[in-house]
Amino acid sequence: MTTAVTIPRHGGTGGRTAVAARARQVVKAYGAGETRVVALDHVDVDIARGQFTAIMGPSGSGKSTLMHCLAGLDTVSSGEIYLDETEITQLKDKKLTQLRRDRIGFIFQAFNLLPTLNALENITLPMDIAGRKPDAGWLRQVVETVGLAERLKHRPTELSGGQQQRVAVARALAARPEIIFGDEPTGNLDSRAGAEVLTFLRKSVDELGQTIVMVTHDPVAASYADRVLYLADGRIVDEMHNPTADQVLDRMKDFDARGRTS
Ligand SMILES: Nc1ncnc2c1ncn2[C@@H]1O[C@H](COP(=O)(O)OP(=O)(O)OP(=O)(O)O)[C@@H](O)[C@H]1O
Repeated sequence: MTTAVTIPRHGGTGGRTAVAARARQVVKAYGAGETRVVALDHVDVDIARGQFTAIMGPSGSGKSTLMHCLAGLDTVSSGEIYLDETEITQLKDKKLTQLRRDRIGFIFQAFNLLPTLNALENITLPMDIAGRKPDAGWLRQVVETVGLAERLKHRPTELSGGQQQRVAVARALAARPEIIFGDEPTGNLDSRAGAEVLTFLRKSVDELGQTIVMVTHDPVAASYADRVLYLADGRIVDEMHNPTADQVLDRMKDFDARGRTS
């Protein structure tokens, strides 16, 4: 007997295809003439739905630029970016703002929590602003997944750095976005708090079916991902599946050695 395999429609994975986002021949150049810098050089990439993808590479290789272009936070010079079947590189400002609000979640290095609101109010704030009512069952599941059930009434100053970032993770998850982008989400945390947050990101992929893309410099953080993309000089030059931190570290050393000899 065969079993039909379907992509779960819950947990923010409500699209139809196995690819949550894709870039096609994306070029991003800054400046002009002699000061022109090509940050992305004809990048093609598919971001798998329901997976945790890390983007790594040396400083200046284009990691943040790629993430910003995929998330519709920056325009491309040429090429196409799709979120599911929507070509975001075709959208005008207003539609793009709407798409970011309704379909994308963000986690930044700085937690960006409002100090006067408690954890729960911070989590639901984006939806409150958008005039959307949070789904109570989903919210409960998110809060439990990120281990915040006991701390919902606490204000950010009453929480540790790791807990504050978990609030930011819950805030990103609460609206059930199709994809969450993280820019060094553990960059401001010590290793224990970082591990805590990465564990919850991993859980949100495994248990809630979330799609996550994270830029990181940290091999340990990258080892939580299903797939690591390596950028160099604005191109994707390699990828690794289910890597250990040591494997990621070795690959990075390899890059450094090549960088020095080339
Ligand atoms: N606004 C900008 N104006 C001009 N050049 C830029 C701008 N943003 C990025 N760049 C250049 O584009 C290239 C890629 O930058 P990007 O920030 O994407 O790299 P990165 O891999 O994220 O670096 P890091 O690890 O240091 O954060 C770099 O050469 C950078 O100097």
